[in-house]
Amino acid sequence: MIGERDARSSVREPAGEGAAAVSLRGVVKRFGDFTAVDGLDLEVAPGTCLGLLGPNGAGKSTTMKLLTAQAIADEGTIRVLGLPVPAESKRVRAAMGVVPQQDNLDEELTVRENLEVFAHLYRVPRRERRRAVEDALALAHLTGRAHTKVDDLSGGMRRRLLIARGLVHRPALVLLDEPTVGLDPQVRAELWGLIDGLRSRGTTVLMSTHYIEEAERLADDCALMSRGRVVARGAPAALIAEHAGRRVVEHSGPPERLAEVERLAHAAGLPTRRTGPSVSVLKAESMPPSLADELGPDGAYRAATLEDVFVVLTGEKVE
Ligand SMILES: Nc1ncnc2c1ncn2[C@@H]1O[C@H](COP(=O)(O)OP(=O)(O)OP(=O)(O)O)[C@@H](O)[C@H]1O
Repeated sequence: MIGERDARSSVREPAGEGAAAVSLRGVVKRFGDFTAVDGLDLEVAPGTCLGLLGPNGAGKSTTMKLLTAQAIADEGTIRVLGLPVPAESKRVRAAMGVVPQQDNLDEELTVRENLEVFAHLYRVPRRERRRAVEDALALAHLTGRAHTKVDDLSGGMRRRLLIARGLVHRPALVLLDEPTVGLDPQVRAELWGLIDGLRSRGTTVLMSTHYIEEAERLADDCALMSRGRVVARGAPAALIAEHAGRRVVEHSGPPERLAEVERLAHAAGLPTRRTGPSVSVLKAESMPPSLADELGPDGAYRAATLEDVFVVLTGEKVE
C-alpha cells in the first residue's frame, strides 16, 4: 500500500510532460432537475493561476466541490494532479490545498495551533512540521501573531490564516473559492499580494471569483462561466481584445435614445451593454464612419475592460 508521503511526492508532478494540473471533460452535475454544471471542459496548466469567473449561480463553487469530491459528477471525467477523481480523491486531497469560502478556523486555538493541526492532518512529517508552520506564518505575514487566539484576529488576518492553513503542506495546487468575498478593499489588496506570491513559488492556483478586478489582477488565464459552462477562455487581455475590442463609446440619454443606439450598433454587428443610464458600444474602433455620424458626437470614449466582456457574454450586471 502506498503511504501518504509517497502519495504526496508521486502526485507533485502531474503525469506526463505538460499534463494539466486540473482537467475536467464533459462534466455534468445535477441537483434534482437542475443542472448546475452542464458539460464543462476545463484544463489548468501547471504553475499558472486560472481565474474561474462568473455571476452568482454560474456553477463555480460546484466545480470546486467536484475537484475535492465533496460533490460527485453525474457525467464526465475529472483528473487532478494526474489522478482520477473521485476514485483517487483521498490522495488528491492530501496533495492539494483547499481554501474554503466559509471561515471554519478553530476559534479556541491560536494562529500557530491552527496551522499545527493542519500540518498534522496533512501528514507533514514530524521533523518538517515546525519549519512548515513557520513558512506558512511568514507567507501570511502572521509571524508576529503566532500566539494570538483566532477569536482576537481581525477579519483580514483570519482570511490570511485560512489561506496559510491550506498551504501548510506546500501543495502543488491550491483551490481558492472566492478568496476575498465580503472583505474591504484594503484587506482584499493584501490578499492579492499573498496569492500573487504563490504563483512566484510555482504553485498552480485555481481561484473562483465574481470580482472582475480580482481576476484581472491575478489570473494568467480566465475561464468565464455562465449557466454551468465555460463561455470564454483566455488571458484577460486576449478576452478583452476578442469580445470587446480596444475601445468603447458610451452614449447617454433617455430610454428611447439608448434603444436607438443599440439598434444601430447591432445592425452594424457591434456588441453593446447597458451601464446605468447609458449604453456602451463595444469594438468602437471598427465602427463604420457612417454609424459614428448617425450616433453623433456626444459619445464618451474609454478603453474596453474585462467587465465589458463579462456583461456581454453572461448578460449579467457586475456587483
Ligand atoms: N446542494 C445543492 N442543491 C441544490 N442546488 C444547488 C446545490 N448546490 C448548488 N446548487 C445550485 O446550483 C447553482 C450553481 O451554484 P454554485 O454555488 O456552484 O454557483 P456559483 O457560481 O459558485 O455562485 P456563487 O458565487 O453564488 O457561489 C445555483 O443555482 C445553486 O442554487
